[in-house]
Amino acid sequence: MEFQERITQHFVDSIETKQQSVMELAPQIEQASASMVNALLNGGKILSCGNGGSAGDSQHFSSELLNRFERERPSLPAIALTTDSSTVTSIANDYSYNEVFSKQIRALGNEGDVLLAISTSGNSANVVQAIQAAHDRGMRVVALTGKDGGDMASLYQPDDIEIRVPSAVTARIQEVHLVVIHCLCDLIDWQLFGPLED
Ligand SMILES: O=C(CO)[C@@H](O)[C@H](O)[C@H](O)[C@H](O)COP(=O)(O)O
Ligand SMILES: [Zn+2]
Repeated sequence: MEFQERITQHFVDSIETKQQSVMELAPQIEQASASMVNALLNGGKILSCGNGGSAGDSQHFSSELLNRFERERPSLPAIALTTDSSTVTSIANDYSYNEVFSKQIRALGNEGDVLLAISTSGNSANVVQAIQAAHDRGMRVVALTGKDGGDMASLYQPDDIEIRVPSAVTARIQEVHLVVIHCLCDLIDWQLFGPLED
């Protein structure tokens, strides 16, 4: 029974964090979708990065743009910077793990592209450096964070958007990040291709 109570508590906490998040974050999520649509309409692309569960989230997002979300539509340009193990391991080996994303951004990022930077703490040094590289390349940033926003919080420029989940628990923050990612995919499709036909 103790285990079932723990399971129930996880679900209750997740639901409560999601309810609090939608009340606080809906405007920022809408703005983030508009920033991404603006980039895509102008020939730009979306680069994404994060560590651990957030690496999975960055790949989840890019696959839904590159392949599909809920409808048939053209492929949309996105690159997860977490997936090329030869590049990631060689940068980490020859330089520093802190540079695994920023070095790729300096090569692949162009003015008008968007960086989706994902970190529950806002303190991952390689995501911090990714934001700095994105700014150097004239890119806008959409950041998915939590807790107190961490070191990333002091880096944003006026056109950047931070979506900070109101929770201090990593798992809860990640669960909201996934809903936000699905909202972004849905809003991008609506703005580019119109309402979903049934
Ligand atoms: O998924 C989890 C915890 O739920 C972990 O893999 C977690 O993502 C890793 O510890 C990350 O390194 C945490 O980095 P960050 O979210 O603070 O940037
Ligand atoms: Zn996790």
